[in-house]
Amino acid sequence: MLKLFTSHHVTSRLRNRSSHKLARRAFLTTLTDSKPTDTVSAKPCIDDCQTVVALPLLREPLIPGFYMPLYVKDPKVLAALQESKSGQAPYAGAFLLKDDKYASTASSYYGFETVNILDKLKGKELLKKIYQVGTCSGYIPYILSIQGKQVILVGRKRLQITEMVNRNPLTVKAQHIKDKPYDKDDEVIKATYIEVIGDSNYRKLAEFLLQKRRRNFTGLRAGIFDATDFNYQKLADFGAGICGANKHKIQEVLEELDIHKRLDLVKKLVEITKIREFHASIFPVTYATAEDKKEEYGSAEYVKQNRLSDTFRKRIEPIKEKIPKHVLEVIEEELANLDRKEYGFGSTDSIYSYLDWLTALPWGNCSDENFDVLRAEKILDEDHYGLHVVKERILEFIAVANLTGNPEGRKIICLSGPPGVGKTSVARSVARALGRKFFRLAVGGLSDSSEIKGDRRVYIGATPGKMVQCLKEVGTENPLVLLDEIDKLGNSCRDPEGALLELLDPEQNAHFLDYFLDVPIDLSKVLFVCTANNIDRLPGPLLDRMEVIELAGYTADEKMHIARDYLVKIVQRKCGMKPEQVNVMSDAALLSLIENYCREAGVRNLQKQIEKIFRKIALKLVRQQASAKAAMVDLESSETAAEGSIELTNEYLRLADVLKCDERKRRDSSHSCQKNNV
Ligand SMILES: Nc1ncnc2c1ncn2[C@@H]1O[C@H](COP(=O)(O)OP(=O)(O)OP(=O)(O)O)[C@@H](O)[C@H]1O
Repeated sequence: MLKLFTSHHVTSRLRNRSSHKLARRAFLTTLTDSKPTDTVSAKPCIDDCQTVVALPLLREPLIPGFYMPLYVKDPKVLAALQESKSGQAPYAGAFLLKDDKYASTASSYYGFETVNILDKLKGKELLKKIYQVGTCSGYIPYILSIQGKQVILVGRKRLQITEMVNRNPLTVKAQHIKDKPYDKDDEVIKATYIEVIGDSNYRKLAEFLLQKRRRNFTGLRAGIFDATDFNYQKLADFGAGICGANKHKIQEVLEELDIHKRLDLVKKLVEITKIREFHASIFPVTYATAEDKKEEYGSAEYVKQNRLSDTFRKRIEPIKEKIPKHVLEVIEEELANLDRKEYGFGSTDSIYSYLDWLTALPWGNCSDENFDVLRAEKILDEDHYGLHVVKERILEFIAVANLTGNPEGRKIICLSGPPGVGKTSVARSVARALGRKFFRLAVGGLSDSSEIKGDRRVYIGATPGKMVQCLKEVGTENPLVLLDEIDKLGNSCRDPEGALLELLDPEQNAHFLDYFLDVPIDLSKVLFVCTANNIDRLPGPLLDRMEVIELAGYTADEKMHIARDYLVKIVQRKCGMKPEQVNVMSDAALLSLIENYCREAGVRNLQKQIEKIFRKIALKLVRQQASAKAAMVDLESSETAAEGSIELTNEYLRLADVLKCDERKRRDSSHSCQKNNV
């Protein structure tokens, strides 16, 4: 069983080169059971060994086939081990402590044990605290010498304590316990074995855990996991040794002598480990806390309580009633799928992104529409001059909605006209008048239906189409969507027209199917407004479904009104100028501008020219303000200087007076003195 062991496993454990060499030799000679060397031939058979020093283990039981470094501080234990290595009984018994409190104070280095904290526990007291089933283990270097205070235990066979022989160090009589005989051809055992071995994740997990936990299994070739090396017992022990489960659970595996039951127990522990490792990779911080608690099933529970799917469950909870039944079914299905993948190491990315889109749509959320015709009329007049036909049509729409209480959102309005006549801006103000959210979708140059209908989920980096993106962005089911420049659709074999038709057709768009979402969504509440410069270029089927409103170019007189009442005010505001700061351009100036510079049908160029003029005025104003400030500063500084000189002069005069007065006093006093002397 142990002949496949290599030096690699040992070297990582030993501290210096010499101990490494010694240990290597020791292992190569010790573990080759089938080819005993001279030294080995002298050692007693393991089955003859009935009395062993009992070493308490803090963190986990020693599983046969694994080895475990152990620090021994108690000199009596060390002496007993020294004595036993001389050949009488070169084995020790390793028994797990039942109590958890010692484990928390043990060495932090995983897999290393220390017994010094158990110094006070002796004899029967210690016997009571350890499990009675443990592992008979050889220890390294039992042939040569004990390296300092470290012993490396190599798990060999299961052992059960029968009685205490010596109190200090605890020495016990023990009997070797054997696995229950089993039928190798038993279908259930075979099936369980295949289930564990056949799991592709098991191999990855085993290699990962071996590396991560720095566990060494003596049955492995240079760290290469080879499941075919195992018989049923070995596989069960191997799983128990690597799973890193709760120590009591591993002890259960150690104590289980029925191979079928042991395999079953290990299968469960490995499953739990998968969950823990996966969860640790996603939530390392929270996992660390859970790990600290050392509650194996507790942390599995923790994972359950913090599933990825919970984010989506929380998100849909308040709107569950409003989500259509067929969509809800898909969401539930995908949530279950996400849970399954999460627990099984599968990739959750695509499901996560799918659910992220599907649950973020504004199911049943509509903005409150305002069907007040007078208010709408006021807003439309506020934003645009003229355009009576468009305004009238919108007011009709609102009036019908007012009477029926149901907006006829299924109409498609197409505003057609030359550039700059206000098609886009009027659509924006219609949305404002109706109280709907506004979304502009530029379809000019669109060449692929996937831009409207999304990509199928099978493609990497697939995303939904523009319409789904629009709904997510606006957050309501009834926005006003402007399909700008619909007459400039790209020529492509990928049929963007077909996709647009499906989007706009009132008969179809109540069940619009986005390839990414793959569930029909209702777009019937969306008010579509299209713009086109030339409706002759529109595909027949599309044009057929639209209500076209022509916006002709403006006359010079209309442009005058637009410029004076709208454009000048807008531009002035944009340039940050107050009305009192600038004289409104005279009608003559505006007319000259319109007639000489802006002869096109729309007013976009007129707006640009007005902006140009206002920028020049802004520059002049700022320059004037700057020079006025500079002049003020000059003035202030000259005034200060003058004031300063006056103050100085006054001070000088005051001082001169004081001096004169003093001189006079001094002269008077000297004069009187002379008089007295005389
Ligand atoms: N009747 C109007 N009253 C007030 N402003 C107007 C009017 N018509 C156009 N405008 C202004 O002219 C500018 C250009 O308008 P807009 O961008 O809506 O033109 P368009 O018809 O959509 O042009 P294009 O076909 O090039 O997209 C906007 O600032 C808009 O406010």
